[in-house]
Amino acid sequence: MEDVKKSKDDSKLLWKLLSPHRPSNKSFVYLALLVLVATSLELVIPLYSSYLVDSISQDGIEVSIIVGLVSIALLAAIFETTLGWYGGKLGHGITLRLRYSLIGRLLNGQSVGLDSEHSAELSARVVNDTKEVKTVLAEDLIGLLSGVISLLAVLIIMLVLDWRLTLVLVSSVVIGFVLITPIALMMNQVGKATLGAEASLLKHVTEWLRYGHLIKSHNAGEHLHKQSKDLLQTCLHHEMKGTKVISLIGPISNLVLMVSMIAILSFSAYWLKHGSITLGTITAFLLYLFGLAFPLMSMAMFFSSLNKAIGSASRLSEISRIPQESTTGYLLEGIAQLSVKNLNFIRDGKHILNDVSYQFSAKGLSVVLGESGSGKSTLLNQFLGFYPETHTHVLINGKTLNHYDLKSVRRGIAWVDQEPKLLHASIRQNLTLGLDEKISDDKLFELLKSVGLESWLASIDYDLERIVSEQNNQFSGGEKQRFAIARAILRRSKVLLLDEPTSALDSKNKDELMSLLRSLSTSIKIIMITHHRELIQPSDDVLELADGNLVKRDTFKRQLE
Ligand SMILES: Nc1ncnc2c1ncn2[C@@H]1O[C@H](COP(=O)(O)OP(=O)(O)OP(=O)(O)O)[C@@H](O)[C@H]1O
Repeated sequence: MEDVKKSKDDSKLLWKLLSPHRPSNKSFVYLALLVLVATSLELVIPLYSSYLVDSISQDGIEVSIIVGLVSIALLAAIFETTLGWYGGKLGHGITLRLRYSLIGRLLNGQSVGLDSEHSAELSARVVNDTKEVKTVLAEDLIGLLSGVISLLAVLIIMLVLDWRLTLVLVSSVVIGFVLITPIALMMNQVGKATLGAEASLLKHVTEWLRYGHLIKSHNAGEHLHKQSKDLLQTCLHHEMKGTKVISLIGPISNLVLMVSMIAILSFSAYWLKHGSITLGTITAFLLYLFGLAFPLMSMAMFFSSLNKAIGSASRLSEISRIPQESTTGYLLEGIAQLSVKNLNFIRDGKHILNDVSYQFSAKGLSVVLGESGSGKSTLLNQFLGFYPETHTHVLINGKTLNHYDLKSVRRGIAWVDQEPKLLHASIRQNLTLGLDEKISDDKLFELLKSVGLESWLASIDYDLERIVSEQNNQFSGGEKQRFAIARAILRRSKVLLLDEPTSALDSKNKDELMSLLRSLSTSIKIIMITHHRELIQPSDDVLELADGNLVKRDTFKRQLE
């Protein structure tokens, strides 16, 4: 009972997921017309054959009757092909729109909804779970539509031909459905479990390949290879459950047909002997019976695929429930003042920032100091609005963050991560990430030289189209940091947030970068996290954190003086 209720809830989820992406009503009308014409043509064939059998005389058969039969069969084939193509097109279209919307929701989802999920697991849902939905829409739905129409039409025709034989057939079909329905319902849970196991496999393999060097250097390959066997066994376990369910459906359908056929043949023979049925009627009946095999099978397949898709729907709707980032608010034009007020940040019951209030100096360089894990990165991250619950405690120009359109805030504030990330894309695409305007090669070269990447540029032959490998092998740690700084400068933001920009640099490069940052800080505001106290000058605005608590800047200044 609970299973049926769960299945009902999940069916609602599938409908909710798909309805915004359904094709136009016109497309459905075309599809219905195609189904009607193709099915009608198919249904005419047995009737025509019955006429053919009954019209065979001593002199043989008229050629025109055979030509008629061939023409109908050809026309039926043409319409069926068109129907398969058109139905597939509608189904694939829905999947494309569904995937596009899911990718959009993931890219624009609030960090809080995404931080706890593994990226490969989410990708697996977008690609694999939607495949289940695709199968049911692009392949099996047409089978169901033509199956239902065939079934109804065949039953009506059969009733007209001979109601007694029809009664025998209907009883067999009802028994068949009673047998198949509970089995098809099992596919819901089986499908969900299989997709979950596959997503877990994908998550692990993606990670192992991404961190290939780490795994090799720790001789962990063999260990992980063995672990992959367990993951594969789990997939196999669920897949075999699915195979068992599917393999039951085929024989049951065949059995139902076989029993129907035997019953119909026995009754036909009896009634033929008593002269209450003609050979032509029996021929038509048998042809219809054969013709029913395919619709019955397709209907059974549809329900088993639908149940798999319903299983995926609950996993997919988790993505569509991820809260989205706000897209409304005032445009942030200039930045004159940045501050946080009574800022608390708590995760998993841990207080990461405790009632921090601070106003950064309007101009020049601000430096954030503190032990590792004291909350420095978390503090600066708040200005990018990743965490909606703190928006009312983060202020720009005296107004809280929720007042602004987040996109405009991120245009105004550039962020250079502690471990700069590069995408598997060209160097140009990495450098101009998120920018609409086209920037000339010369400008990009000039920028890269300004952050000390002249010799690196020569080493890549000034080739901005070169693809950055997944492991970012083209960059040393320091080059990657400087590249990320160049990317941030290119955004021409009003504020630059830098998380330990000098951590991977030698002292010469560190000095060069610091003089670049100091000259930049005359035109834009820079806030920098560092562990290197020697980089601080007395004029700098200094803030220090300890265990998520603010240590007043005066404390440090006194130490310097
Ligand atoms: N979104 C989050 N979810 C859970 N824990 C978090 C989150 N953000 C930060 N933390 C935790 O808060 C603590 C402070 O992290 P943070 O990166 O701000 O420290 P940090 O001062 O920049 O350290 P480091 O100098 O080593 O970079 C860490 O223990 C981190 O695990």
